[in-house]
Amino acid sequence: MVMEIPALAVRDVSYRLADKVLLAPLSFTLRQHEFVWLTGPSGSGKTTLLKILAALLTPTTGTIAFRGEEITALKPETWRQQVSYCCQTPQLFGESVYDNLAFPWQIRQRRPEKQALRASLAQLNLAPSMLEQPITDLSGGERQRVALLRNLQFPPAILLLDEVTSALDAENKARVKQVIRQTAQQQPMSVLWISHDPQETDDGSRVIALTRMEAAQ
Ligand SMILES: Nc1ncnc2c1ncn2[C@@H]1O[C@H](COP(=O)(O)OP(=O)(O)OP(=O)(O)O)[C@@H](O)[C@H]1O
Repeated sequence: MVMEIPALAVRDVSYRLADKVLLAPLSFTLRQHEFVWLTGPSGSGKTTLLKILAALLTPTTGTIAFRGEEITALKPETWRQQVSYCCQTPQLFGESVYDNLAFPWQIRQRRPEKQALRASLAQLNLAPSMLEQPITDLSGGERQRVALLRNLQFPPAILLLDEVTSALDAENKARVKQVIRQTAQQQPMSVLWISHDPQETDDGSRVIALTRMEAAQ
């Protein structure tokens, strides 16, 4: 039997600031295409873990390997092209929704088809005409979905989601989940998704649960 190399292998990763433990040592792997929930009480270190995986924080201990290679051995820009972190209150930039969805194309010296961008808006239950709308006119839930679509224009190998549907109703939460799952299947994309909503996470997917004990001193 051939051993599959995990998309992501986290070994004994922890984070400490002075004498405060923000994340107790944690190990897990994510397979290619895998969809995993990250749960746990407030303050157990979920966001800290995602920031470490996104290379926004350097872990105090432990190693992280991407497809068998330690990310510290990769050029920072190489890792950043593989991993994408989307937070609960995303920053949109430029003036319009178009500016946000076109950005991932522009940095790759490509020009997006407006029709394709409108279709991606519709996928998340957003009006296609929203493409030309100023970002200042968007609701919290619309901002969350536009930011997600920006992350999904070129799906990353590892997608890290931090309560990205907190401003959405049940129907739109389900829609977002369906699109993310489909993308993970179609691409070799692995998803680690923080949620506090038991209705959302009770779907048979693997759950990594941090506990207060783990975060204790
Ligand atoms: N910059 C910081 N300085 C000091 N303590 C911090 C800092 N950032 C986070 N913490 C603390 O680290 C712990 C873990 O925070 P983190 O945001 O990772 O938890 P969380 O599980 O994501 O919580 P929530 O579910 O409320 O978002 C908390 O006790 C928090 O107060």
